[in-house]
Amino acid sequence: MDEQMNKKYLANKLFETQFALEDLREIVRQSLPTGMSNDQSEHYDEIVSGLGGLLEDLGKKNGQTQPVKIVGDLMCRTREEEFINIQPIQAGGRLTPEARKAVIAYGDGYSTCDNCRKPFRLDKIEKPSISTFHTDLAEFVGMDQARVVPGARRGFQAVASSIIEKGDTVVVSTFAHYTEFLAVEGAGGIVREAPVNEHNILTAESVAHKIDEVKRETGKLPALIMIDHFDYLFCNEHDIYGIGKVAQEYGIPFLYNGAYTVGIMPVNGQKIGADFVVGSGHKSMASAAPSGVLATTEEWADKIFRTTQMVGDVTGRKFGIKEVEFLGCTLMGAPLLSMMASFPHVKERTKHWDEEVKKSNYFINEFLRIEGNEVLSEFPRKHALSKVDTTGSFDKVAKTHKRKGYFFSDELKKRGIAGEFPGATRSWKMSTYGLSWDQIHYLSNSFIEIADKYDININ
Ligand SMILES: Cc1ncc(COP(=O)(O)O)c(C=O)c1O
Repeated sequence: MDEQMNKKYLANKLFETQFALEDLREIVRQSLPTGMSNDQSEHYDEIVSGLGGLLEDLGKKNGQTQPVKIVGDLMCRTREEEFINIQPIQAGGRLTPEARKAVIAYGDGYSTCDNCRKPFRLDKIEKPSISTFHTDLAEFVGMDQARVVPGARRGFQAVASSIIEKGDTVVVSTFAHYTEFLAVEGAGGIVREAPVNEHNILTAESVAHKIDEVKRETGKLPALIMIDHFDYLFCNEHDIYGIGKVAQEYGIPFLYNGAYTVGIMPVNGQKIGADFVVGSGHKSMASAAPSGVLATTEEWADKIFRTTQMVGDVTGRKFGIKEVEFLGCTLMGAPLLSMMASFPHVKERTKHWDEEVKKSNYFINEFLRIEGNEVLSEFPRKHALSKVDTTGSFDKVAKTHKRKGYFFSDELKKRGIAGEFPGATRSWKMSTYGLSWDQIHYLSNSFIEIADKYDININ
């Protein structure tokens, strides 16, 4: 084998090995906690023997080849292989094996730009198929055009800075995420909060009332309405369709915050009556951080996606069709390619949202059998993420336990469950998203088992 061939051979083998390891990782994760099924075990054996063969082959051809050692920080990140992870905001962003492979292949800085050709803009690149991905993304959320962004927050920022004038008002919910406040602040606007009702739900009436109040006080309608479909505090569902109608009746642009929806449940911006749909890749689209999407209608596209008019006063330079809000090109490399690689899976999984909600309700129902447990989120659940309260159960144990609140984390950890906030036994959030039914049953039984061990009544 000549030297050039040898390098290519090695490079390909390296990818194959890394990819095979990602497949193994996923098989191990799926088989938690009950062990591998026959199918999983067969796959596992196949990959392991393939890997063994590869290494042997490499060893023979290259005396100097050494196994890669992963140390320090990298080794800390083992949670997904060892535990069922109920961390509240990680579940929807967990990478698919395809995304992990994309991260390996496209981790280098400007890797996405290998084939960037005229007109020199990220969303026009055809290899890899970034251009098609943009069209698919827009269609996926029922809008006309889309851009990838480094996180939902950058989507809020692009819209706010395009349409808010200094002193303009923006209506948000009393449960709005802080990034919405900051986006408005950055654009020189003022936030007004529409209150949620006694059930912690934001209604269309509340938004309409706030708009009327703003109009009375300032003589001007708000410049924007920005509302989360599910909020980050309780993950309750808010009346997004009603609010979309109100926005249309008043003629106010409406930004739909789908940080907790786009990528895990079906979202159609047009049906909602949204002018802008924002999603978070690392929260809900099985993508590496930071990543997200901003989609809009033809009507708004020219404004939000406006291109530069700047000319260098000395050099006379112009900058083609670079978009101002995204400083030319936005999300490159590994985060973008992870989004693209996960996309087919993400599209498919949104069709099974009802099943995720069923699993969430199954767990919560079991959780509520433990005397003193409460669910603070709306119930029955409409989402996989819930806020629960264990003050009347596990926190009572914590008061006299020598490990205090950490006893609960210890008990979960012993059973292969991680992701709760260590030491938290009062109110805390957790998610069942993406767990199999076996894992849901195991999780529910584990909670019951812990309660039983500490003499808490089970109903
Ligand atoms: C409701 C909500 N909106 C927006 C964001 C910000 O999303 P990102 O991290 O993608 O910018 C979050 C993050 O936690 C959130 O909970």
